[in-house]
Amino acid sequence: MVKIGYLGPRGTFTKLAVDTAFNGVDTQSFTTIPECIDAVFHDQIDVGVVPLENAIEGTVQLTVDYLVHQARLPIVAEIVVPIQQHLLVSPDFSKDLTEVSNVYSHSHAIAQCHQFLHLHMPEAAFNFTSSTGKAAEIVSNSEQEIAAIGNTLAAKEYGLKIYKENIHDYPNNHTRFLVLAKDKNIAAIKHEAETEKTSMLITLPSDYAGALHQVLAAFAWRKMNLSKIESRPMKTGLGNYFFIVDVNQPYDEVLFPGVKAELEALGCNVTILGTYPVYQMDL
Ligand SMILES: O=C(O)C(=O)C[C@]1(C(=O)O)C=C[C@@H](O)C=C1
Repeated sequence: MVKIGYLGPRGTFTKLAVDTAFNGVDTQSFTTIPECIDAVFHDQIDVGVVPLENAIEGTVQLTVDYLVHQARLPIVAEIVVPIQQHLLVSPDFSKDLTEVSNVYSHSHAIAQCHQFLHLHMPEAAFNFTSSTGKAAEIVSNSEQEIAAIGNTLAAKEYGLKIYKENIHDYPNNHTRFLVLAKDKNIAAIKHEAETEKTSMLITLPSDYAGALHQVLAAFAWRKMNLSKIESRPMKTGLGNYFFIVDVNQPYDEVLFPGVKAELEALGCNVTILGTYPVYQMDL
């Protein structure tokens, strides 16, 4: 049976994404994103599912950086799921919100609820955990007046009460998850794909006027539609960046080799990180 790793423990959004996307698979939880990616890299599991980007808070930088710098694995699919953040407390909590001393959650989840926390729990201290599931686990093991931010699955898994539903600050909240695997055909997703995408990693030769413009022009005149461009530090010194470019079409043998050759002629390094279907899911 295919073994799928995910950012755990039980009750995370990543686990929700895995449960929604796959049927009849064996799952294994990992405490951190790097541990999950490493397990695929070292063939301990077949597939890894990790968060990539949230509509409110943006990119999960650890995922991008670890994939690029530490363990290059092909992206074989993308899963997009709606994210609803709830405030979770122990079942016997009966006090006012202002009496909650500490809130636990993943930094991305806390960031999605900043306005709510600022307005309703201004005195509470924030504690960042490795995932929302971990935060729920901490609250379930504590006798103190603390709360977690997480989903309905976490409330169920850890026997917590949902004190307040949908506390994220903007309604259209979604997260993109990457499916990573060495074998493209191993991860059978039980839904119809919405679209297909290709992700490319581009490094510029040096900092000169118009360099990025030239890179973008190679896509523009071929009418290749980009859905995202993001720069991240190369970690080699201030001012050195790589770019992740998402192209809204599957890899083909004409446009992509053409754009790659053109960019390489400019002195860029170009790597295709994956060409993959995108699955938009309802939970
Ligand atoms: O902590 C979790 O539950 C996760 O799956 C991680 C994660 C993230 O990294 O963005 C996933 C979705 C939500 O946006 C909040 C947290």
